[in-house]
Amino acid sequence: MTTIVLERQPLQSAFTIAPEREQTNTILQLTNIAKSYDHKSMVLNDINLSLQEGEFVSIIGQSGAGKSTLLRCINRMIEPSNGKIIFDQQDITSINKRAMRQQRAKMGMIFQHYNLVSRLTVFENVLHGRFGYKSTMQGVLSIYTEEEKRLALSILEKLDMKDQIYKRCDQLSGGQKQRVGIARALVQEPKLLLCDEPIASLDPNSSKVIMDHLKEISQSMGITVLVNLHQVDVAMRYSDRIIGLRKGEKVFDDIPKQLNQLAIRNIYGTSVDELITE
Ligand SMILES: Nc1ncnc2c1ncn2[C@@H]1O[C@H](COP(=O)(O)OP(=O)(O)OP(=O)(O)O)[C@@H](O)[C@H]1O
Repeated sequence: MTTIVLERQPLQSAFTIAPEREQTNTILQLTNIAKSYDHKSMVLNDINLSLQEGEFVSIIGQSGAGKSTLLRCINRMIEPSNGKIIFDQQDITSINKRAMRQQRAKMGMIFQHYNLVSRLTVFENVLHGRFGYKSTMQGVLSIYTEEEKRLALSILEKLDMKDQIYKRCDQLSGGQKQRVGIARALVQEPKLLLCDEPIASLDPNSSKVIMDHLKEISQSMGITVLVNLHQVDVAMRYSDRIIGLRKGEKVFDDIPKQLNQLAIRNIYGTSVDELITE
């Protein structure tokens, strides 16, 4: 595949070289995050986690372990029942809706089923990523500046999607749809990308393209990527760090090399061989 180089830059200088970034700043800090949907059983229990700028981190765990719930608690699509979330140096668990909207604009989200508007074009879907920066009226009327359009175009070009911009999204392949999803998230100029099973609906080739893009985004743009995955081998290949969840508890948090047989059994309650033959 074509290697892309994406740089995180302010909107007005989307075509200039990004400055060198420190890789050591904490962008997200979760303290004692807990979630119960029914006020009885806990889906997440006492999760403590910190992510650094530019880090690529995967969350693995059995179906129902709480991976999606955790991701959605981070941007408060789901309200945590307890705990504190510091994002970009602000406590986002104690801010009002308006302030949360501003913070959420800095968190891009990528979904398994893409969440695109099928009847709209690639370009229109990508521009929707700017909604968080607009007044309701501007959003409803789809008023975008020339700078925003240039930014959307440059991102689509880097994702090898420039030839498709006028196509309706329902005419795209799954891999192309996911690249539109990534472009829509990037046009937000996010500091954090939350990816909820981004390759679960894709074939192996398209999955590789998407994972390569996500990795490139974290490395060259300094954007932190947090991705839920079902595939342990993919998590090991791409991640700087892997989080293992089991029944809502964090039972592993380390570099991929440390994810040995014992750790796998601890996360999944099964061996690597059994996972591969699944
Ligand atoms: N809106 C909801 N209301 C009630 N229970 C929910 C809700 N969403 C998820 N759950 C429950 O919370 C638990 C964790 O679900 P979650 O989707 O976070 O797990 P997951 O690890 O992402 O699973 P999968 O890999 O299958 O997507 C499950 O038992 C699920 O049934």
